[in-house]
Amino acid sequence: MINESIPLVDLHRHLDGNVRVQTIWELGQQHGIALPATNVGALAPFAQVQGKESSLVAFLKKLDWMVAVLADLDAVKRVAYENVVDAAVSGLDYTELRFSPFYMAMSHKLPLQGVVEAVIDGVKQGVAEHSVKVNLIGIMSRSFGQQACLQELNALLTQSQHLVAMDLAGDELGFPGALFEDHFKAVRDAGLAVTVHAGEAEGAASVWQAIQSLGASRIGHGVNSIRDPKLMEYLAKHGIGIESCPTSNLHTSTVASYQEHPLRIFMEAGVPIGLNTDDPGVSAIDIAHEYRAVKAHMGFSDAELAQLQRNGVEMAFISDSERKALYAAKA
Ligand SMILES: O=c1[nH]cnc2c1ncn2[C@@H]1O[C@H](CO)[C@@H](O)[C@H]1O
Ligand SMILES: [Zn+2]
Repeated sequence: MINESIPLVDLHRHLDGNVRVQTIWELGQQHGIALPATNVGALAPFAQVQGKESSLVAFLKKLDWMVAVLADLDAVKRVAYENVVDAAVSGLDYTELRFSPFYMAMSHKLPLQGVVEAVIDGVKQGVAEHSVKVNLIGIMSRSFGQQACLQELNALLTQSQHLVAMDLAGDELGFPGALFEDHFKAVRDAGLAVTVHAGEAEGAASVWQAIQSLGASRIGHGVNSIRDPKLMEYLAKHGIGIESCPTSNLHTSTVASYQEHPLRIFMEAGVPIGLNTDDPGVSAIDIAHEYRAVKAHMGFSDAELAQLQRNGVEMAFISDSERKALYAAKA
């Protein structure tokens, strides 16, 4: 399924959507945080999708238990560290872990800059101990509004040398990208790349906005782009990559089934598209699951799976020499 001669990457992976249920349990015990269950097994359904959720916003509620236990900066560091371990264990050669400091800080009013530093620290320790290459993407959580996003942006920009890009995530319907144009001007001025969650809950117009007004060179999900042929042409022509997360799209009811997922439509239109996990902890999946699902439910051939795998490497926010090194390590 996974081609061993091609680097395996996951470019769309929320670090704060990947807290182990065991860790939620242990941090809850350690900090005396009331949890909705009396043992780890009974806790899982509260933090993981069972079947599917009715909407993106319903899905996102599952992540709340993952940040509810971040009682101090050590907890933040632990979660970041464990994310690197999980990435290595799942066979990834390279991953871009994204996180929202405001979201991680909010339950226990942690200092935003401290959260950013703790994440960087935890990742640094993880990378020192495991063989996986990691870059970080800062998230602004649109669901908390312009002001909160400005706060987390400022905290993230103090550590911009440790980030490769900035993202906008959360409630796309309630908080359109137009609210965040100034934020992304600052992101571009800081020399960071831009990827935006767009065309997931909203239509193709949201994807256009992300590209033209926010400066996105990659798009998270982008599912609804297929409704606009001009947009599809534009994505292909300009090499704007789609970070596809099929199981997440199922779990948020963005698509009704794997069979109806537009992955193949993007590929046939020549739009760069790769497979990613989104919130592996919430969806209870790993990257191999996505490749298996695409093969089993969408009839992708091994050659097509290999193309998806290569697309991921090509879309990564890394330099050409880093890309070469990733390929060389597998050759
Ligand atoms: O699939 C998704 N679509 C949109 N936003 C998401 C998704 N998964 C997580 N987040 C959002 O990302 C931040 C944490 O990293 C939170 O704002 C969460 O709601
Ligand atoms: Zn996402």
